[in-house]
Amino acid sequence: MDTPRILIADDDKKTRDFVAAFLSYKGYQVFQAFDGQDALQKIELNDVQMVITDIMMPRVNGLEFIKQLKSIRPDIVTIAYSAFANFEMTANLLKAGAFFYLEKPFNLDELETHVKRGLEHQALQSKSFRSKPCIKNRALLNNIIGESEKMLSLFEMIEKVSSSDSTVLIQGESGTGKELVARAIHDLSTRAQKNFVAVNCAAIPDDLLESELFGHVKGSFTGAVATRIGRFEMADKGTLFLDEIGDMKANLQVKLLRVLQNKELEPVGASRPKKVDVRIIAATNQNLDQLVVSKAFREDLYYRLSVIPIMLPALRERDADIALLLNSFLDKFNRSKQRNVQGFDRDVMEVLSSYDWPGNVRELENLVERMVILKGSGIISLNDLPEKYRGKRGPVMRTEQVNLPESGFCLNSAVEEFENRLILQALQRSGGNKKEAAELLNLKRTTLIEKLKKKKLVFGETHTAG
Ligand SMILES: Nc1ncnc2c1ncn2[C@@H]1O[C@H](COP(=O)(O)OP(=O)(O)OP(=O)(O)O)[C@@H](O)[C@H]1O
Repeated sequence: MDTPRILIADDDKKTRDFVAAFLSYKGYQVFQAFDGQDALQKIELNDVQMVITDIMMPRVNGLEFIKQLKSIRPDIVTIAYSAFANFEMTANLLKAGAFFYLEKPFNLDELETHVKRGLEHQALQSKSFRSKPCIKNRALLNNIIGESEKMLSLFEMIEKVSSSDSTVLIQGESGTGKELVARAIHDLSTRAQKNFVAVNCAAIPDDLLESELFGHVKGSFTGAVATRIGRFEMADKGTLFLDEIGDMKANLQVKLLRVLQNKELEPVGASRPKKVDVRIIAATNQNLDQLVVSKAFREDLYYRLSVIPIMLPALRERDADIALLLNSFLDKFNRSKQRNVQGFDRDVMEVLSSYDWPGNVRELENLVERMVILKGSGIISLNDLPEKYRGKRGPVMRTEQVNLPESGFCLNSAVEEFENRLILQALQRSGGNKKEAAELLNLKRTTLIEKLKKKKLVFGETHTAG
């Protein structure tokens, strides 16, 4: 690996020389600048990966300098220091994108620890930047973390799709980033200056969804005390994101299809249609093909929506991204929660890399947030992990008692029976709460519900294996 290149910006020559001498002694290649403006000029010239800067400097001060630097080179890591610190200043610095803040006088060993971590972070970031050479506008995709093959093809897809106006259907398990991708498509498109409006079709009661989408005129139904425009019109010339589209009821599916075909809508109670120019991106974590087969979703609407289908991979299908996600979220929460957790033990990385992540990136993000808050500083070790993450398979069932009868037996019915018993036990322990029972079995809630339906298992009554 090349020797890391670090720039030190400080108007006080004595401090600058002192820090520079220490870091040169530790093997880094060091450059110096006497204020923010000088630093901005020397950064490109010397191709540095990190900047260590004083805050109090003439002309361009440290905070202003970091803001300017981040707008042109977000990949360069900055460590700031100053003779006095208060909460407001620290918050402003971290908000501006500083990686770490130190109060003077600081211990040189402490500085070196942060330099090492910052360079590790920078290497991960620039690796992810470098591996997306075909992406025109990496800054807009920067918040979608990933460098696995699957994610690289996704980035390419997002870019291609954003230059067209076609309807997109994003499918993938819960927490895989469907909304994030929809926003990225909007942000890269020519509609970016107009609204991105998101509607969760499952979260709005069926009887209100129509007026929410298409608007209504005053007096058209009880409670319609004023005329109101709907989400479609709010998204005019922009993008409408219809999340959980699989939950939309049949009568509304017909109306949506009509809007897609005619590019005009009729607000509830209105006598005339209105023209709209909206790009639709729909998403679902259900299997829409199956919903079409079971006639719960209209086939014609399905084809209208899935002009460009995008399938998001589950996190367990892209282990290569787990370390990058863990480190990126660690940095994010260290900054936003003002903590100083320095990393993960190797054991933790190994355990988490082989975990199944039923809740995908959302689950990983929440886990890191929780651990950063609780740990506060130091390195996250296995003991800091909640119980369920400590082993890939969790507690193992004892099988010593199981003996194969002399005459043999039917493996399928035995497995089925075993599964049914565990499902019913989980439901019993959770008092019938399916979400909790699914967590106990490490299943998605919807998977448990599907199993219950398929097996015709009813909690609290006699059951039959189907
Ligand atoms: N590749 C990623 N990089 C960074 N953050 C991600 C990534 N994927 C998902 N996230 C984060 O995970 C969380 C869930 O993402 P999002 O809401 O887009 O998922 P979703 O697939 O739409 O979920 P649901 O189906 O439950 O609505 C968000 O906080 C999002 O920022």
